[in-house]
Amino acid sequence: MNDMKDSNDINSDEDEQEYQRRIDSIKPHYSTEEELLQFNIEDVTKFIANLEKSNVELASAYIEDPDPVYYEAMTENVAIIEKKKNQLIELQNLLLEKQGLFIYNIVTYNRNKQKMSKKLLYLGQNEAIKMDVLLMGKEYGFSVDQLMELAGLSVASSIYKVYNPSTLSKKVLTICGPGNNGGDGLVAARHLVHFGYKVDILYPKRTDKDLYKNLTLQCEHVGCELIGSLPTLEEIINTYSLVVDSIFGYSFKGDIRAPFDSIINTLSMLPSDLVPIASVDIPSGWDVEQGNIRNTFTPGLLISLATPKKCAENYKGFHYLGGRFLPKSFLEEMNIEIPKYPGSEQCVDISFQEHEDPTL
Ligand SMILES: NC(=O)C1=CN([C@@H]2O[C@H](COP(=O)(O)OP(=O)(O)OC[C@H]3O[C@@H](n4cnc5c(N)ncnc54)[C@H](OP(=O)(O)O)[C@@H]3O)[C@@H](O)[C@H]2O)[C@H](O)CC1
Ligand SMILES: [K+]
Repeated sequence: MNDMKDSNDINSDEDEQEYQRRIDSIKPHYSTEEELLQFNIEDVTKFIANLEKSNVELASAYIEDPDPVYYEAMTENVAIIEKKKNQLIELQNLLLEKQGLFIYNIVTYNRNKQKMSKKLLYLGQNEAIKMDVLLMGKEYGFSVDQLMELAGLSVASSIYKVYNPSTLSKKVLTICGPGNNGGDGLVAARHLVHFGYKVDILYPKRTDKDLYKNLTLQCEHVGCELIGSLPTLEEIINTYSLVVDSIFGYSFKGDIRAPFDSIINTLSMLPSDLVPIASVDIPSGWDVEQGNIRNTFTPGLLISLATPKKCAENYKGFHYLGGRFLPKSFLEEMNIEIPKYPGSEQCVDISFQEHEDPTL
């Protein structure tokens, strides 16, 4: 006699517990939740593929013999496939969350009312750092100056879209920090000059590396003036129409140290309607993941590089994505979707209103 039990035979709690114990002892065990999710993803993927294959067979049978039974079976399969595909997305999102990656799984729209990617990803600090290491490693082969050039160009392009030089009566002040975020600012300053802006640069803590020395030299050659210290609030208002904040990026940690503490204090007192701030990658002083916990300034424009970071999740100003350099294979490897860049543009508008349907 076959002693295997199917679920219909269960008629008491004890039977059910016994049945569950036996199932648990038979099914494969996974050491981590991630492994189990991975297994479920593969399972659902195979299930969908089988149903799709079966539908092809049913369709050819229906062509031979238009029996409505075939048609009904196909319709049922389509409904199940749809359900399973939604389940698959949920599982994939769960896996990404387990891996520390956060997904915004809602329909969003940019200011031009274009529907955006459903899986806009907000990276944590460690993921952002890991991503750069991977891009600049053997597998992807980028160099820092290459990425910086594209990042800085996209910053200048985004600024051009939001604060067109024809609308600014005064100069732009670019404030550069000691790391790569500062380097992006130097590149952006040079491109801004090519785009028709007059640019001053404050670069209070310089490094000795050739990359930064050369970027500074290039800025001087296009006519940027390097100023020695931050002007007073009143002087900033009288001299500048826009401040570019390239002080800190995703490596910022801890309390803000001198000389940037007083600079960020002054910027936090700046009336944003008179002199808006455009921040590169992270608004400087914000926690990379938790956002404006120190109650410092909020930029009018944020240009996120490569992918937005967690601090930008609830940011409501102009938000552009730049750094158009992620190869498709990299996006696939990291399971990231980013909004489509229009044509040959270096930036894309990702400002959005959550849950709002622009057609309403
Ligand atoms: N793939 C990309 O998207 C690319 C992004 N790029 C840009 O690079 C930055 C990250 O650059 P990184 O050099 O890693 O770091 P930061 O620029 O963010 O800052 C590092 C410097 O800041 C100092 N620091 C850190 N915390 C503080 C603080 N609390 N007070 C004062 N100073 C601080 C730190 O000083 P240390 O003394 O700690 O060394 C560093 O000097 C990313 O955001 C993008 O903008 C690249 O262009 C390439 C591609
Ligand atoms: K910044």
